[in-house]
Amino acid sequence: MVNIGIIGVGLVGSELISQLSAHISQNKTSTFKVIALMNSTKQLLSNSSYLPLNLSSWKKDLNTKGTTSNLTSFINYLSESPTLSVVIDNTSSQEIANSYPLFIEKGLHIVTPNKKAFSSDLNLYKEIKEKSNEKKRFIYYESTVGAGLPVLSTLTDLLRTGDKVIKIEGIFSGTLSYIFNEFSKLDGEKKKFSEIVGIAKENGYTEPDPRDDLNGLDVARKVVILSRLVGKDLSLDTLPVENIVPEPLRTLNSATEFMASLPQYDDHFETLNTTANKNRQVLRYVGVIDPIGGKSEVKLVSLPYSHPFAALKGSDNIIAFTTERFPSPLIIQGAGAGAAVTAFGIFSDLFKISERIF
Ligand SMILES: NC(=O)C1=CN([C@@H]2O[C@H](COP(=O)(O)OP(=O)(O)OC[C@H]3O[C@@H](n4cnc5c(N)ncnc54)[C@H](OP(=O)(O)O)[C@@H]3O)[C@@H](O)[C@H]2O)C=CC1
Ligand SMILES: N[C@@H](CC=O)C(=O)O
Ligand code: NA
Repeated sequence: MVNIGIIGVGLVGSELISQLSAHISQNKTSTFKVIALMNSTKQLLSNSSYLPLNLSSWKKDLNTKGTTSNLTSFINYLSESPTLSVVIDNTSSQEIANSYPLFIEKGLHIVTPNKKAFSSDLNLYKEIKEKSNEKKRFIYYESTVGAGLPVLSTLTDLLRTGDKVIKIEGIFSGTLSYIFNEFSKLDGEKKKFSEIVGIAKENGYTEPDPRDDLNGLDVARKVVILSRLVGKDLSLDTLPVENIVPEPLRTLNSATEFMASLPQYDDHFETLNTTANKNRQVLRYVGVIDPIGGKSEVKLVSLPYSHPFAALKGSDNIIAFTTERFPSPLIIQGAGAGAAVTAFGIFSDLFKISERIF
């Protein structure tokens, strides 16, 4: 059996539980067993026999039977289980990410869509990788880039089979893809910028605070994650990132205040768009990983409507790998944000671990 502890039961975490629940109920031989859940205030642990939690009533049980969240007791419970356990971090918490070395030390495997551990302090990243190898514990994080799209697994296979990456470029933000697909187009009905941002948030594409999408930080984190996999120790401190959050809105205390204030800047964004459209171009927000030239960056660009990056729909990502074997780039395209496709990526990582430990 694979014992699973889930930290974070918000949009992505709750969808993952739904997908796990459907799988377990449809597959009597399923090896997955959820034995612990937690959010920022409450945790629900199974009993000393490590029986599976009831996934059809988890939300009620967490609220009514849960105890105060305590990461140490949560991790100790998982590490003392009779069979190997996997902890799934569905938060965007740096504090949780900083604890990954401890999770591994305690014998846990890790699956996560949280970008923080792999794009923050380089020493944390290296410690996680080294400890994972030393303790033979797996850490999978496919959904950190392009949600469930096989971006990291493809790059890993390219690299370990000896291919040489020349450049990786694309549209890495589902939120910004949706926003500019809807806002910056040469024809058709158009909504105001702030209204489109609100829809992206309602659709579950954005980070908990949409400014982490609009300021380029989410794309920057993805660029750093990919760069580090290619062997270039890029850091958020040195990567040029274009922040499109209007200056006065950057320091507002909450996402709620930000969303309420954004309509004041609809004209500002309209002007940006009009300028691009004059040249029969559209605005798109792109990321570039340039391991050879050293010019990785994250920016808003104007592109001709005929450009492959201009033709996306919805929250689509497009990632183009130019390598020695693929001079005409290997392209991955599809929904790069949203609960279902993110949970899919997490769940597929869980299968990968279970196939490797048994
Ligand atoms: N939305 C998407 O399309 C994608 C999201 N991701 C990543 O998935 C992660 C989750 O995103 P999402 O589900 O949208 O976020 P939500 O804000 O909906 O959920 C976050 C969950 O984490 C919990 N949490 C936060 N901090 C802690 C903590 N310190 N200890 C325990 N629990 C904590 C929250 O608890 P509480 O409710 O009590 O605050 C909540 O249950 C993020 O890292 C995001 O970047 C990755 C790819 C795509
Ligand atoms: N907010 C992110 C979620 C996936 O990483 C995005 O919009 O791409
Ligand atoms: Na992915």
